[in-house]
This record gives sequence, C-alpha cells and structure tokens, in this order.
Amino acid sequence: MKNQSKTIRFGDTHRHFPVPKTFSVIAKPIGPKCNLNCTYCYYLEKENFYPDTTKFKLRENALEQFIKSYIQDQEAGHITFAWQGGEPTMLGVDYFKKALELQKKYANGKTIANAFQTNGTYITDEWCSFFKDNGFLVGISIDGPEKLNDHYRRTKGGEPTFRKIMKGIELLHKHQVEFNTLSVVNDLTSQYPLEIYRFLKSIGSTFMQFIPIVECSATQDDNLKLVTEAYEKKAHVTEWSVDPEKYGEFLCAIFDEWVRNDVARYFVQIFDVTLANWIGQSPGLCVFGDTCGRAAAIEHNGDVYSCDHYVYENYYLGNVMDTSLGEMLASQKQTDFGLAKRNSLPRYCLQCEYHFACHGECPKNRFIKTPDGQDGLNYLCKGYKMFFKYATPFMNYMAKELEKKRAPANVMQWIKQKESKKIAYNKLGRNDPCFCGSGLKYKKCHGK
Ligand SMILES: C[S@@+](CC[C@H](N)C(=O)[O-])C[C@H]1O[C@@H](n2cnc3c(N)ncnc32)[C@H](O)[C@@H]1O
Ligand code: SF4
Ligand code: SF4
Ligand code: SF4
Repeated sequence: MKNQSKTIRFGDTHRHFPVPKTFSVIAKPIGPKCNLNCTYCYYLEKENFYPDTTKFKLRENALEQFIKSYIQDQEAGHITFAWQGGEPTMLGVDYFKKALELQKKYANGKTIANAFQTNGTYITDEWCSFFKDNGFLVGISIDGPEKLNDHYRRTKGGEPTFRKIMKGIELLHKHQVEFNTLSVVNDLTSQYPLEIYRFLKSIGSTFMQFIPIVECSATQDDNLKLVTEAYEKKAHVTEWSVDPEKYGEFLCAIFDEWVRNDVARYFVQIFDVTLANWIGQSPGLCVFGDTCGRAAAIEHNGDVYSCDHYVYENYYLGNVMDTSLGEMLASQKQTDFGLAKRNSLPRYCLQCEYHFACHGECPKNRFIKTPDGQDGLNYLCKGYKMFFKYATPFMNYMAKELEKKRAPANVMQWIKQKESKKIAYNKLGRNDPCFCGSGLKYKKCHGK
C-alpha cells in the first residue's frame, strides 16, 4: 500500500491524515468464548451479540483472508500477530499450526512474529513445544498471589484458577518459553501493589503490564451490562473498578521500588511508555498516544471493529471477507474514530502539565466532568496526576541520561547518592532543598 494522504473534514478544520503504513488488529478467532468467568471481563458478554451462534471459530477461509490482508496491507517488513479472545487455547494447537502455514504462504519475504494472550489454565506440554518451536511470545493473565488472583478470576463453575495458572507457568519455564504477565488493577488488587509486584518477579515475569479496570454498568435491563460512555447517563461505575486515587498510589508504590532497584532488569510497560513520552518518542501504547485508530479487533466471524474496547455496533468497520483490512483501517470512519481522541479533549487536559504524557488516556474512560464542569475528563485523571507528579524527577533524570546517550538505569545510583545526602540532611536537621530536585524544601516534599 502506498503512503497516500487524504484530506478529511473534522469539525471545521481540514487535516491531512495519512493512510496508516502499519496497524494492528487483535485477533479473536474464538470470539468471546472462554472457560473462565472473570467477574470484571469486558469480553464475555459479547456473546449476546451472536444469540444464534453455537460454534465460535474463525473459519479457515476467513482466517486465510485475515492473514493475507494483515500481511499484504502493511508496508512494514515485520508483522506481529496478536492472538486473543475469549480464550484462544480452546481452539487447540492444530488451529494455530494452520495459522502459521497461512502466514508462511503470504509472508512474501516479511518476518512474522506471534503474541498469544491466554489465561494460562489450559497450557500443556504440547502447547509449550508449539510456542517454543515457533517463537511465540506468551502473555499470561494473572492478577497476583493466590487470594488476589482468585477473588475475580474464576471458572464458569466458580472454581479458583491460581493453581492451574501456576501449573501452566511451570510448564512454560520447563520448555523455556518466553512469557510476560498481564495483571489488572481492580478495587482489590489496587490495595496490594508491592505484594503483586514482588510476586510477579518471583514467578519469572520480566515484562509486566498493569491494566486498570474501569467499567460502567447499565442501571436498567439491557442486552449489554457493560456500556460505553454513550450510555453514561444511565450507567454507574462497577464496584470492581479501581478507585482513581488508589490506582495512582498503586503505580507510585511500584514505581518507587522499580526505580530504586529494578530499572533495565524488569520492564513495566507503563513506566517504559511514560519515559518514551518524556523524551518525545512515540509511546507505542494507544492509551498514552495522541490519537487512536491504529489498533482494531477482528471477531470469530470476520467482523472488524475500531478497537478491542469498542466492539459495539457503531464502531463496526466491515467484514474481512468483503473489505481489506487496509481499507478499513484507512476508512473515514476509522480516521474520525482515531482523531476523536485528540479532538474531544476538554480544556482541562489541553492545559494540563502532563498532557504530553497522558493525552487524556483512553476515551472509553472519559466520562467525568472537569472541575469547571466540562464533559469528557478521564475517570482516572487524579491517579495519573499523582503518578506523573511522583515520577517527574526520576523521569527527568532518565530522560537526561538518554539524551547524553547514557543508560537510564543510572537513575538507581543517582537516587542512592541523593538518599545518602538525605540522611545527612536529617542528621544535621537542616531545612535543605529536597533531594529529588522538586525545588521544594525537603520537609515539605519527600521529608514529610
Ligand atoms: C479479555 S482477556 C482475553 C485473553 C485471555 N482469556 C486472558 O484472560 O488472558 C485479555 C486481558 O484482558 C483483561 N481484562 C479483562 N477484563 C478487563 C477489563 N474490564 N478491563 C481491562 N482489562 C480487562 C484480562 O484480565 C486479560 O488479561
Ligand atoms: S479468562 Fe480472559 S476472556 Fe476469559 S473471562 Fe477471564 S479475562 Fe475474560
Ligand atoms: S479507544 Fe482506548 S484502547 Fe482503543 S485505541 Fe483508543 S486508547 Fe486504545
Ligand atoms: S492527567 Fe488528567 S488532566 Fe492531565 S491529561 Fe491526563 S486526564 Fe487530562
């Protein structure tokens, strides 16, 4: 596909929006089907969209069309497939062997990688050999130690899942399969940041993603319980969603431990992404980017939607059997969806000192009012402000190190030096400026 450019109309301004050279489409070849019933899951109820479907599976001809279009429509020489669900292991290994054959058939000199997101409960030796042989990067969902994980992550029959997941992780280790972890931050887990962080390190996760749970539930009977902001007036935030300030405290606590001890040894996605924004690079994560629209989702029947979190009628882009992915991703509808992230920001965000790092986060979470009464502020705003403020001196330092082509991990040594000065301050009882460089007196800042 050529790097075309279209003039599009958005409000009363004309903008050039290039047809994306690269994009991602999360593949849900089993749709919302899953062996678990995690209380907070936003995907399970999508089954209600397909009342007549008994078998959820992207058929071979649609799978082939998806793979072909996904490879051919992108200019990039390296293509990553992201398999998700529902629970993709329920399709069996042979399904993914077929997918690999099709990837080879259409690769045409491009390199192909595969990421596979699973709840980990169905992992077997056979799966591990398959992952290892084909270089899959496996993402395991686990919310923390047993009690914290099992609170919401349960089977359809209400059984706990922790032990099954840990068996899966043991097998991954046995076969030396690379894996990362995805842990949600909800009303319960938000209270235990360090227990969770240390636990994840202990099970061998070197790359961690923490995803805040923010879901609204309709207050009246509806086909769907979880709703977008379009229904917000009828909806309330679910009890399992994370409190914004608790989310901020959660991030600060883990950041504090990480920045002192673990930089470059453990990767925490939100810290990496924040640093990228701090040095003006693309964050590589949509929620902290300027616009959306580069990450669509394909369902088990070939239907494509604007985003994994917007699988609603209004965000339907087409079916892969009729329209190419490139066309759908470059469509006016998707372009408008992408730009709306930037164009719908309230003044409060545009004037915010952390706008460059936050960009108002995900539009699905923008359903509260700003202090001056404007709609569209992100529900998590207070938490993000807390985190960005806390991280600022350390991000500034790491950004400077990068600018000088030195390792950001030097921040750990810098903190040690500052801390020893801090001890000296305490001993002398002096009212010095704070070691963190905030410009405040130590007693008013970190010395509180
Ligand atoms: C929908 S699941 C699908 C793949 C697989 N079944 C699994 O659990 O990893 C993908 C990820 O989304 C997370 N998730 C579920 N509900 C969520 C929600 N309401 N908000 C944010 N993430 C959520 C899950 O915990 C999981 O890590
Ligand atoms: S395992 Fe994944 S898809 Fe299944 S209910 Fe839990 S979060 Fe949802
Ligand atoms: S709506 Fe949210 S999840 Fe979807 S692309 Fe935009 S920022 Fe990402
Ligand atoms: S921190 Fe709050 S005000 Fe600032 S950009 Fe993010 S959501 Fe907007």
